This record gives sequence, C-alpha cells and structure tokens, in this order.
Amino acid sequence: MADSGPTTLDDLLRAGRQMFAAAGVGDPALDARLLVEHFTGTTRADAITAPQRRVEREFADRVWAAFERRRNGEPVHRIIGRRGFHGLDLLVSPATLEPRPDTETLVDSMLPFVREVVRRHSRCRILDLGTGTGAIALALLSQVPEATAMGVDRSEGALATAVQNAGDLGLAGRFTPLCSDWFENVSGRWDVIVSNPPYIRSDGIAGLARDVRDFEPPSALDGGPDGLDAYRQIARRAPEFIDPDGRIGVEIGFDQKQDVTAIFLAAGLEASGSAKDLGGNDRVLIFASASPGKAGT
Ligand SMILES: C[S@@+](CC[C@H](N)C(=O)[O-])C[C@H]1O[C@@H](n2cnc3c(N)ncnc32)[C@H](O)[C@@H]1O
Repeated sequence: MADSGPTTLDDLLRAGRQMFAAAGVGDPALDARLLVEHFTGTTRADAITAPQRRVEREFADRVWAAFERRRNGEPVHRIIGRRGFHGLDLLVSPATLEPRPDTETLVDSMLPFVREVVRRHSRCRILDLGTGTGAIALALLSQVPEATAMGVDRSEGALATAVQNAGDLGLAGRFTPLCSDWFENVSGRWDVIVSNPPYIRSDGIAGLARDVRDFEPPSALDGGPDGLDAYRQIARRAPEFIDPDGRIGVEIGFDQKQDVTAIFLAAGLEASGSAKDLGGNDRVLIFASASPGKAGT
C-alpha cells in the first residue's frame, strides 16, 4: 500500500483503520484520524470535505511509520509527542507520563482554593511534586495569572520537558523547575502543594495495559510494594512546607482513599475535601495543616 502510487487522505485513513482493527489496538478510527491529521498537517474538516486530496510521498511515509508504531502498541499521543490537558497542548517525552484526563480532576479541585489565596494575598505559591510535563502546575498557572509554581521532579528529562512546555505556553516567567527527591531540595512554605505521584503497586505493573506498561516511564508509575510509598514520603514532610492556611491536593488510585487519608492524618494533617473523577472513582484528596491559628476556610 505504501508504494502503490498516489495516496489520498481517504486511502490513509482507511488503511490505518484496517491495520489497527486487525491488530486489535486502540480505537481504530480515532487513532487513524489523529495520526493522519498530525503527520499530514490536515484537519478533520479536510478529511470530510476533500477526502481525495493527494498526500505527498514524504508525508505519507511519515504516516506509515506512525501507523507501524501504533500497530506495535505505542500510544497515539506518544507517537505524536503531544497531549491535550485542561485546555493546554503539552509536549510529552520519553521521560514523562502522558497527562491523563483523571488528573484534570485535581486541577479543578484545587483551582477554587488557588483563587481564594490570590484574593487574600494577591499571590499564590504552588509546589507541584512529580511535575512530569508540568501538567498540573501549568494548568493552574494558565488559569490564575497571579500564581507562581515550582515544578519538582527527580527526572532531569521530565523537568526539561516541563520547562519547554512552560516556555511554549508563555508561562516560563512564573514556573521554576527543581530537581529533587520530593522535598529534599525544596525550601520555604507553600500555599498549595499538589502531587500526582506514582501509585501503582509494584506487582501490579506487569498487569497494566500494554500502552501504559511498555511506554510510560516506570518511575512515573511504581508506587512500591503497596503503591503508597510516595504518599508516605510526601505526607511525612508536608507539614514543614505547607503554609498554616495552605492546602495539599493529591491524586490517588481508585481504591486508595482510606489508606492515603490514614497516612496524611497520621502525619498531623486534616482531611479537607475529596473529589471523584468523571468515572465516579475516588481520585483526589485534599488536606490542610492542622496547626492552631490557621484560617477557618
Ligand atoms: C504519575 S507521574 C505524574 C506526572 C504529572 N504530574 C502528571 O500528573 O501528569 C509521577 C511523576 O513523579 C516523578 N517522581 C517519581 N519519584 C519521584 C521522587 N522521588 N521525587 C520527585 N519526583 C518523583 C516521576 O518522574 C513522574 O514525573
């Protein structure tokens, strides 16, 4: 097919759909469309209004190479190298997790508090632990112009991606990267601490969908023997770094609400809220400092 003469948009879309359906990967129609659009620089409207549009050989070859990668299980957004998150178009790299729609629940849950801090203090200092692409911090910054954020990650590669995203989005002036093992190199007090840490049990990784298991960086997934290692480390030191009136928001696995709540309460924090994702699963927990004298918000 790749060498059989002129290729049209429709030829490519049909071939992609058939290839993915036969291989049993993803959503064949959607994946074919996203790859064809990205690698030919066309839009959905082009495919509808001009399906016989010729695609130059150079671009068709790129589409075929992308189809091959998808057939081998690589996720579409990794092949494209970008993923939408909370209205932002983010670069993803081999060092970063692809930001997920579930994580938008954490952004939405923390936004009202970030705005409230800005109303009170005309600024809000956000610390994003395990920032990856910078997704959570950058989404909050994009919504609240008075806020600033530090994005922490242990992976230099992830931080480079986050910095590039901040620059592309015009947010570099309010985003500071920091290479650190959770709080190790962090100083000061923060109005908001957010984190979507690795929370998959080590022995559950082999059973994850191939898209995730084979293509996401293991350091973004593995939460230790019971999946809770990162929460223990973050909760243990969070009281030193959270402002007395601040809030800590963490993403959790669907079955971790009780365990993660117990970890943060044992560290001396107070439960302050929770949220479910669009699928109705427990996804976000919010904690507040239990220190006396904190504002009653
Ligand atoms: C589940 S990913 C979340 C990425 C991004 N925040 C998001 O929501 O899409 C977890 C991130 O934590 C980082 N990480 C893992 N262990 C860490 C540690 N000990 N200190 C700092 N970052 C860590 C990983 O490199 C990864 O980027």
